Amino acid sequence: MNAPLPPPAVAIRLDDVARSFALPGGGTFAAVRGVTLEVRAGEIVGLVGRSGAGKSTLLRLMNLLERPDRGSVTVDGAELTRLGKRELRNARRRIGMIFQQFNLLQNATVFENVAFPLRIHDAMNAPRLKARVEECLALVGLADRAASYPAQLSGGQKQRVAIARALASQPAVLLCDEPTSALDPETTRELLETLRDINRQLGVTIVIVSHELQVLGTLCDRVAVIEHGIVAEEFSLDDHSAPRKTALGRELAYYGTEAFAAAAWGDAHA
Ligand SMILES: Nc1ncnc2c1ncn2[C@@H]1O[C@H](COP(=O)(O)OP(=O)(O)OP(=O)(O)O)[C@@H](O)[C@H]1O
Repeated sequence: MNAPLPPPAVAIRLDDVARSFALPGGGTFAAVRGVTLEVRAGEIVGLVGRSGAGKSTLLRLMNLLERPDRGSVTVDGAELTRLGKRELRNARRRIGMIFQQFNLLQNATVFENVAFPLRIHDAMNAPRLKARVEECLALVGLADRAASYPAQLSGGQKQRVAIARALASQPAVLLCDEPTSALDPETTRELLETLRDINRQLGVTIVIVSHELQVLGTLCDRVAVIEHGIVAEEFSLDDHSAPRKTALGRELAYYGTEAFAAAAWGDAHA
């Protein structure tokens, strides 16, 4: 029997991807202008930049919610840009995504929200499906809310349901688009702790777009600064040796320090 292949060291590779949008008055706007970026397996990478810089578009290119006009996208060993519809559907199951506004099914219970992707894609029998949903809810600390409806939950709990749903298909990668923007600071901190636990316990690679430097500084190993549709610079947060090229890069300098980690996570987590 063949030994199982080791997981790819590179979780996501964007190779010279570009994406333009048609403008209402004619012409096009280049939102992403030739980005090459690698995310290693198990990393937490942040995309930061001013409003309109192209962060969300870049994130959505990683699961082909946006198709690039040119360039290739490879995730978990599969070159998505070469796949047909059915293969892409399968490959996408290895990529979870969560959004600022949670995007839950309002008329379905928490259990059914998490079960939804499994019912669509997996031929799982009822006991296995129940066990998987319960496992995912336990991972995000919501084991006792399976029968609740989204309207009965706080914002933080809703985002946890979205995370549980994203994890149901055992993704290699979790894409997070402004996941804490609708949450208060304390709930944000708890959610970041959950994302970090998921990364550490399950080895899920995380890419996160956020306006909040504190969020990125707390969670990320590495950050890419996006300006006008390109990567202006990228660096590991704890690397203070190279000079930072951008204003945002310099603003993030404090966040790689041990003092910050201790303040953000408390001594037990630093
Ligand atoms: N579907 C679309 N049609 C037309 N223009 C779009 C579309 N999606 C994005 N854009 C434009 O592309 C640019 C980049 O948008 P994007 O959402 O990627 O930026 P962002 O850095 O995430 O900004 P924000 O932080 O404000 O969300 C913006 O000018 C936006 O208006």
